[in-house]
Amino acid sequence: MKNRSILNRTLSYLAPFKWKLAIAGLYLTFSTIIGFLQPLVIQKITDEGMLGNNFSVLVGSVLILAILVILGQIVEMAQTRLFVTIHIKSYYTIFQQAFKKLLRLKKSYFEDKNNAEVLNSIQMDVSQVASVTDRYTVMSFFYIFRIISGLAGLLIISWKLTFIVLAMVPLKAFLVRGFSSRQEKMMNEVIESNRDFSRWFGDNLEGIEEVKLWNLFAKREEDFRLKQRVLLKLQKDNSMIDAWNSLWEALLEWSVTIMLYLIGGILICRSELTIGAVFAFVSYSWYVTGPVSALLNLKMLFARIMPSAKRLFKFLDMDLETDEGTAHITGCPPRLEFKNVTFAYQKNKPILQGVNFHVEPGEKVAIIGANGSGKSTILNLLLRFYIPDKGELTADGLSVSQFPLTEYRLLFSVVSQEPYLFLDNIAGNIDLTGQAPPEKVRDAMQASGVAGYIQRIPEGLNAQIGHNGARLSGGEKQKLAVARALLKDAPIVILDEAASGFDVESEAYLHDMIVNQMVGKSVIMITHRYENLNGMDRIYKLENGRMIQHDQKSKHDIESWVLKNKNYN
Ligand SMILES: Nc1ncnc2c1ncn2[C@@H]1O[C@H](COP(=O)(O)OP(=O)(O)OP(=O)(O)O)[C@@H](O)[C@H]1O
Repeated sequence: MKNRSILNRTLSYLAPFKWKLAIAGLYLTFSTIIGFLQPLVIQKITDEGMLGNNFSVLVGSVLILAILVILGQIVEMAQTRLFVTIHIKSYYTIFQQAFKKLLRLKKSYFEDKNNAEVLNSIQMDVSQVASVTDRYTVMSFFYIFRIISGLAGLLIISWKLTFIVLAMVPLKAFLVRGFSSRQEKMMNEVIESNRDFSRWFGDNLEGIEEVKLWNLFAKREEDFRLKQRVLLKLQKDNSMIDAWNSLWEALLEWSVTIMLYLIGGILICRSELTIGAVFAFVSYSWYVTGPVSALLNLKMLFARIMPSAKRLFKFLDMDLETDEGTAHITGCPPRLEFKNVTFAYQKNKPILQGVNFHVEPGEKVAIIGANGSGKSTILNLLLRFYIPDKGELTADGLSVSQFPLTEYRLLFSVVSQEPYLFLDNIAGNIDLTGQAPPEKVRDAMQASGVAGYIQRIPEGLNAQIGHNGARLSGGEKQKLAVARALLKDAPIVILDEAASGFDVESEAYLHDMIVNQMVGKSVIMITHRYENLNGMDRIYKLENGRMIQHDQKSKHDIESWVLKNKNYN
């Protein structure tokens, strides 16, 4: 994307506020008029009131000045309120846009990022882009009116002195150009280093147990020192660019003021100007130099925003999960089929190579295979987290891509290998939507074995479970995940080593329920245990990227078949 279109897109966040901006423009016009009148009143106080010894003019003018000052402050306050509202609303809009996008991105986006990194990048980019709607930026656009009115005041008093004021514009523009290109480059480095640091930081927190067990404190502290040194140096250099720009700006503005006093003084001596006119002129000159600097400084601001804007818009334009289907699922459950499916996460490293298998409605199917053979990958494809490179997945004969994603995923109750538990209590983790009838929740708890656990804790369903169930045992976590899946009561149940942490009794109970009580539901179970293959209608083994089917049901048959097709476990 070109810088100009990024800039336009950034500025488009101001579009919804056009009426508020129009009111802000009115306020600014009002305060500009007040600002325009103030030096004239001061000129009158000096020349006619003080030097002309006219007491009534002096008092009258001072009163007018006081009224102007009060009005100016009231307008200032109203303006501030308006700008704060605009800024907060636009920040929220951009953040909400980013969050909505984040929830709908492909699963692969999250594979090489941790939470700290994602949050840090989004927050940084959103606040940078939203800064285009903050008060000082928006005001800078309106400053053009202030400059015009200031110039009018200057020209009324002395066109000769006006040239001195105008001479600063090209000089300031030249300085800003140099500083802004350096700032954009440096900002790029700042956001990259920030991302690198937050990724590293989040990784350490997630692996805090390993840090403690391996006594990695000294190493991590050294890494922290090195990473922070880079980051702080960049931040310092970045702040120094602003400081240098401000320094040159102040020098330039003071040079103008000094020249005005010098040449104004000469003009007073030649009786070409009055003392009051020179003071008024100097006041007007500030009306021009300040806003001119602010307007030119916008280039600096955009240079600072640009790297974040590029990253944010790239993120907002990323592909979402494919969801273009309009067909509706009829079978409940539908017949599922993998037709010659080939898939690789990374180019030239195929995991599945022409997989064929099907699950009839109401059938209980087990998939076995060695670690890394691709069993969970089958589920990833079935749940449409990934799309096959070749071949097709169908539900009731139609490609699964023909169904809307939300409707399609309603078909499945899934217990994955590592289910995620939210930072909530037990009840909130079983009933994720918060809308299930209590008796259904009770049934799901009973069937999964959560009920037995609940009886042993005083807080019951209200017990907080910590980050990803940190306060629960491995088996308890899995039972919660099973309860959640049972509560969903979907027509297809997927269990990916769902009971690997269950005690023997609980596992047998769950298995019996799957085989004998889930009448009419299709079940796809991935397992590493022979016992779990009992009672399954069909068994598939995944090997060398292909599915091999076994349809004998006796334990002995299965064991000998599995051993014959070696490499299982
Ligand atoms: N997101 C990913 N990106 C790249 N490679 C991946 C990804 N997920 C899995 N893999 C690779 O794909 C292969 C199959 O993984 P998968 O999780 O499907 O195996 P599995 O049969 O479920 O194994 P296990 O029995 O250990 O659970 C593995 O070699 C794994 O390294």
